[in-house]
Amino acid sequence: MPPFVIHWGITGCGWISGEFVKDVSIQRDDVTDVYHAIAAVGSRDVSKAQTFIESHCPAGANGQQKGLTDVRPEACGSYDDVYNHPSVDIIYIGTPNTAHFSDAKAALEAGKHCLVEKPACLNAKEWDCLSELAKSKNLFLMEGMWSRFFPIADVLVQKLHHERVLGDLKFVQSDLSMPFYNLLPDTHRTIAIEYAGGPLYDLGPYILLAPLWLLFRDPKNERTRPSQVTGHMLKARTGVDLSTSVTLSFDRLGAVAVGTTSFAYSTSKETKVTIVGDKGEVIVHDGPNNWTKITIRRHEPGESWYQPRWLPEETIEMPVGGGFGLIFEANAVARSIRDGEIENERMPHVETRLALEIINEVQKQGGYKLPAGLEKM
Ligand SMILES: NC(=O)C1=CN([C@@H]2O[C@H](COP(=O)(O)OP(=O)(O)OC[C@H]3O[C@@H](n4cnc5c(N)ncnc54)[C@H](OP(=O)(O)O)[C@@H]3O)[C@@H](O)[C@H]2O)C=CC1
Ligand SMILES: O=C1OC[C@@H](O)[C@H](O)[C@H]1O
Repeated sequence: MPPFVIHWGITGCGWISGEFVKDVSIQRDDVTDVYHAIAAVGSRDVSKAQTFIESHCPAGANGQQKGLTDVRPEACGSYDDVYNHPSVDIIYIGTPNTAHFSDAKAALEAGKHCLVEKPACLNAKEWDCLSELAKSKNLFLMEGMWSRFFPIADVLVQKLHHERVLGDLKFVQSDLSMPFYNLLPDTHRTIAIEYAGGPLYDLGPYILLAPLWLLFRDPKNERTRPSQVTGHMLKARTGVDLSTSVTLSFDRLGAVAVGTTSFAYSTSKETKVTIVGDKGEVIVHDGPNNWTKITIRRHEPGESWYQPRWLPEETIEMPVGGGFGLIFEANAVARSIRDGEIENERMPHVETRLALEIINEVQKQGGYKLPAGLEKM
């Protein structure tokens, strides 16, 4: 079978769109079934789109460099031109949080598949609208939770859910914090309330990743939703959250998850996520956005937790192998579209919705209020 080439339209010539385009432009010997092409790049300013193409993909993406398509990257001076571009299969939405719903809706209405950056929307109702629209038009839609596609995510599932090296999972602790406050201007998209800023919207999808990927998806949990969601927020002067915690209870497992996120500080890269079971623990050394290395520590069976005798530990490293790490997600999306899927099982609509519901519940408890009009539903 010849390789499948997916043709992307990019909206928003900001930072993450640049990383995405650079990643799909790298040639990788280990992947020969799917390739990428950049068909159109849209900006509110056409000269920005031209510069973006010149800087990030002058020869197109990896499929274009290989001569697998004749389509060349075209600079567009509006997002509408990208949605309506005849060579575009799928739109990558790299605009601020507050634009995701409207941009994704416009892309789907124009008949294009859609990969929308995290957080997918501002609330679950907006997401339901997009999900229903995509389904009604038989179009692919996914939130860009790229970390779910890292190879280490597979290893964790194999070790924890299938081999059950930790026995029954009891606890997940997950932190992702970046010291943006007082470093970036208050008008920056991460800090301004007008952009739906704050760490919970920005980094919350990541701190929920391990709890949802490993506890919610634990076969023993049978996809049972957390029975309790509790949260706490310390506020920034702009009205967004500054430091936030989330606690989730998974009754069927007798397990809890605690997630923390902040723009006031950063925590050690060595212990971002800890997963504890009744036979030991797994430490995720980086991430939870960018997880590439884990250590599995098991103790003698039946040992007390007070002073367990630890068995030799195992460290597994799976580096990205060039680029930022968005390629795993991009390849998975290409395969879904090649295979006629409208959702990807790794990041299904229902789990995007669950993450948004949790985020919104913690915002409600913490008194996080968006200015009127930002939420469209
Ligand atoms: N997956 C990941 O690792 C990451 C995901 N993200 C997500 O991607 C999104 C974009 O983040 P990032 O790339 O850092 O942001 P940037 O500010 O760098 O880029 C956003 C782009 O959106 C476009 N845009 C459209 N409307 C507006 C507006 N009203 N104000 C400002 N820009 C606007 C602009 O492009 P133009 O001027 O060309 O129209 C701008 O360059 C966020 O939702 C974020 O959560 C961000 C970083 C990493
Ligand atoms: O991975 C990330 O790091 C920085 C954040 O601002 C961004 O949105 C996020 O996705």
